[in-house]
Formats: sequence, structure tokens, C-alpha cells
Amino acid sequence: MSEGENQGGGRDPGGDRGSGHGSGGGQRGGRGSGRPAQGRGSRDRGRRPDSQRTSSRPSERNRGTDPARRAAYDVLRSVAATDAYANLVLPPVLTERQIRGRDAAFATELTYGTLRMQGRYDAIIAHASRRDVTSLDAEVLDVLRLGAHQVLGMRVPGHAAVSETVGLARSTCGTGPSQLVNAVLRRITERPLAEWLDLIGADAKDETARLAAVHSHPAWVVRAMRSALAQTGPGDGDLEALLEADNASPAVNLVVRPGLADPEDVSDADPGRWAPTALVLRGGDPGAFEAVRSGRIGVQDEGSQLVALAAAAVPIEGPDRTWLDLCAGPGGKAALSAALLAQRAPDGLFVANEVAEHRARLVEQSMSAVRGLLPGIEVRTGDGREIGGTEPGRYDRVLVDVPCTGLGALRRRPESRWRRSPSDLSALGQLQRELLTSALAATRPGGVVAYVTCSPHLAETRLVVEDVLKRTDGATLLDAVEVLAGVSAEPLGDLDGPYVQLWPHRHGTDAMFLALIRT
Ligand SMILES: C[S@@+](CC[C@H](N)C(=O)[O-])C[C@H]1O[C@@H](n2cnc3c(N)ncnc32)[C@H](O)[C@@H]1O
Repeated sequence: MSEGENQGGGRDPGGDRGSGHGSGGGQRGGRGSGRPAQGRGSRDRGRRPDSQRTSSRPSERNRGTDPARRAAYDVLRSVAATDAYANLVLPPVLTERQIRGRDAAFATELTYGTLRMQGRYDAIIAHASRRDVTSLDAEVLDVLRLGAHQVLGMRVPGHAAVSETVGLARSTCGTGPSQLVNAVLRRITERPLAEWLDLIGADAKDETARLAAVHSHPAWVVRAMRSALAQTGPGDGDLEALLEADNASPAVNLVVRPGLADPEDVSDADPGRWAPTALVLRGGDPGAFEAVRSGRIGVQDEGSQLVALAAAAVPIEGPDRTWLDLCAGPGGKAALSAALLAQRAPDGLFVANEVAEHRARLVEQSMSAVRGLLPGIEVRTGDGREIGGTEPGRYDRVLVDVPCTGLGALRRRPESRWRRSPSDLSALGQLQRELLTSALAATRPGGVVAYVTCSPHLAETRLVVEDVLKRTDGATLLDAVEVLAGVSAEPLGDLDGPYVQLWPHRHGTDAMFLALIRT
């Protein structure tokens, strides 16, 4: 998972839209007709989903659709249909349709908030419509989710949210579905969020299902988070706080790449709490700063900075000038690590390897400013699993930041939690083991490997490390907590080694995992 790609682009500006988006232009299909969809809803039950779409004249369909809501709807459809990332699809849609300022902020919050909270809204929609959401046409369900988020997650007045969303339903799905939308949304406006959460909590069959519905996470993710928290000193008592933290938009963190910039190069930012390289932007667009545009300062989660700093800080005997980043794309940690190597050995070699060509190009871009400090940077495209065999014992330090489910960075990609499934874990687990094995083989005796994931799932963290270490002679686990204490500006507290596991709700970082291994 790349914080470089996710941060900033995935931020929710939030905002009280009041009636700015709630008045005028809405379809009035529901007005004066009581709860027209109730009758229709019962007739719809048992129909095939596509029967929910009814035809109406195009002129009638497009009348009065609010552009910001329409943009959010189109992005949701695109995300569902093409597996696209919302933070990549939305900006061009806003630009093409000339949606700017408060309207763009509204569309952004509506899109990201709806995607992130769709599990909660589906449970509410199911209760309010008295039907399983899987029986709804996907387009109708997306419109209902958008309406639910306006009513329960933004401060759009109920009448405006209903009328505008019914207008959207009419223009995208047709008249019949718009009546269903009208009825369901009216029911949703009848209760405040807290009451809905009690109701969906009471509907849940067990505590995991309750947490999943109330905090909008897949149940298997709730279970995985509970197991991972249980392995930490404070235990899993703060599971709900973690799930809530996943639902908040993270502040934009910046990394001041050592030797390339100073914190003063960015106004409007505060120092990070832990990493001496970190800044927290108070607001605005990081791209507004020349130092960010030129790559002297990067956008990077503070947790990612901490693990890269710790990987560089482990004392090693003998030469310390040949470093490898085995899975470098898009290059955030590689750029920080290479800047650190430049300070230690300006004639050193930093190899940044990445399997995907397009991501290797991103690595090249991330590293461009660092090249001035460290001429010996080599960006390669290749399978990291082969490097242990082709270059055994060549490197003093190896960072292996493995591909993972990204469950530690759910704050950044609103749709990602719904994309993953437990079945991803076995394929990833195999790849993670092979990459770590290769990293260990590529490291010289006495060197160090840093195994990193942005997932706290035990199957991607300690189980991988313990499994590989069992099969590797001469490799020893180091106390990563102790090493981290030496680089963090403040004690991180409640971490018990040998592994480092950071958490959004405890540390305000992504849930990065770090194991340090001496070869
Ligand atoms: C978690 S990301 C790395 C993030 C990166 N360290 C950073 O801080 O920007 C994992 C990367 O591993 C790459 N990858 C996946 N399989 C790989 C393989 N077999 N060899 C090398 N890289 C691989 C993915 O394309 C992805 O870019």
C-alpha cells in the first residue's frame, strides 16, 4: 500500500452543506403521495434486481439532478464496476464537470464517506426497507447509500437530502425505483444516527456482527483486528476505538527528506509527534509547496517514516553502504532510506527494486531529488523473490515492505475494506514468505533485514516472520521496539517487543508492522 498515492488524494474535506445542496432542483416524486414506495416495495420483493429500473423519458430523467451528487453516484458506479480507486476516479470527474469549491468538497465527502460507511448504511437500509440489500438493484442501492450518508453522516437537512436523492434516483434508475428510494430515505430521516446504531446493533446476531455493522467493517476484518490487538500489551479492549479510527480521514503527513529540506520549507504544518522527519499539514494542498513538488519533501504516513528510520538505525558491524529495498513501489520508504544512506555513505549504493513497471516509474520519480545526494541509486524492475538467489549476501541492509491486504491503512482508501477477502491471505502469505526468504538470502552475515507490512493481520505479520525464521539458519530476531525507541522523538508507550505494531487509534499512524532480523 502506498501512502504516497493515498494521502492527500484520499482526504475528505468534510463539510456542512446545509441547504446549499438541499434546495431547489430536486424531483418531487414523493411529495403528496405519502409513502408511494411501500406498495411498490412489496411488489418488488422477489423480483430480479434489474426489474427495479423503470423507463422514463430522458428529459424527465435528467431534470434537476444536482451535479455534485451525480458525480458522487458516477464514481461509486465506476468503483463498483471497474474496481477503480475512488481517489483516482473522482478528481478527473470533478475537473471535467467543472465542479469546484464547496461543491467539489461536498462531492468528495459524499463519495468517500458513502464508500467507507457502506456496511453501516446497508444495515440501516435493510432495516428501513425491511429487505435484504442484496435484493436491491446495485444502482438503487448506491443511490440509497448516498442518501443515507447525507442524512446520517453529513449535516444535510433530511428534506433536502431526500428530495435531491430522489431526483438522482429518478435520473439514474427511473421513476419506480425513485419511489422506493423516497420511502426508504424518509424512514431513515425519522431517527437520529444513535438510534439507528442501536437498532442495527440489536439486529446483529453476535458481537462481531454488531461491531461490523455499527462501525462499517467486514466481520472478518473485525475478527482479524481483535486477534491482532489481543497480541499487544493493552489487549483488545480498545477494538471499537480502532474501528472508529479507521473511519476518520487522516491528516496529511509529510516527510522532510534528510539533507534535502527543512521543516520551514512548508508553512502551515506542525512537527510530527514521533518521527523527527515528520510534519503534519494543518490543511490545504501539499502540492502547493515547491519543496513537495520537487520531491525534497514527500507525502508519507508517520508510521511509514518510523519503520524506515528504525530499519536504518539498527547498529551493524562492518560495511554499511549497500542497501536494498526489495519491494519499493511507489518509493516513499526508498526515498527516505536513500537520503539516510547518503548521510552515512555518500558513495553508497541503493537498489530500489519493484516488480511492476508503472510502479518502478513512480519509484524513479520519488527518488529524483535524492539522486543529487546519492549518485548510486539504481531503480530496477524485477521479481524480488529472485534477488536472494542472484545476489546472495550482497547487501548490508534490506527493507522488505511486502504486498499485503492493506488492512492497516483503511483510513486512506475508503473502498479497500470491501475489496479484500480472507482468501487473499493465502496467496499473499506465500508471496510474503518468499520475499522475506529472498531478503534474508540477499543480506550479508551480520546485516539486517526489516520486514514491514501495512497490515496488522497476524497472518501477514508475526506468522510470516516466525515461519520463515524457523526455516532459516543463523537469522535472529532483534527487538524492534528498542530500536524504534532510539529514533522516535517521544516514547511510543505500550509496545512490547520484539515486534513493532503501530495503530491508528493509539499512535495516529497507519497500522504498520515491523520486524528486524539480524542475518
Ligand atoms: C507495500 S508496497 C511497498 C511500498 C513502498 N515500500 C513505499 O514505501 O512506497 C509493496 C510493493 O511490492 C510490489 N511487489 C509485489 N510483488 C513483488 C515482487 N514479487 N517483487 C518485488 N516487488 C513486488 C508491489 O507492486 C508494491 O509496489
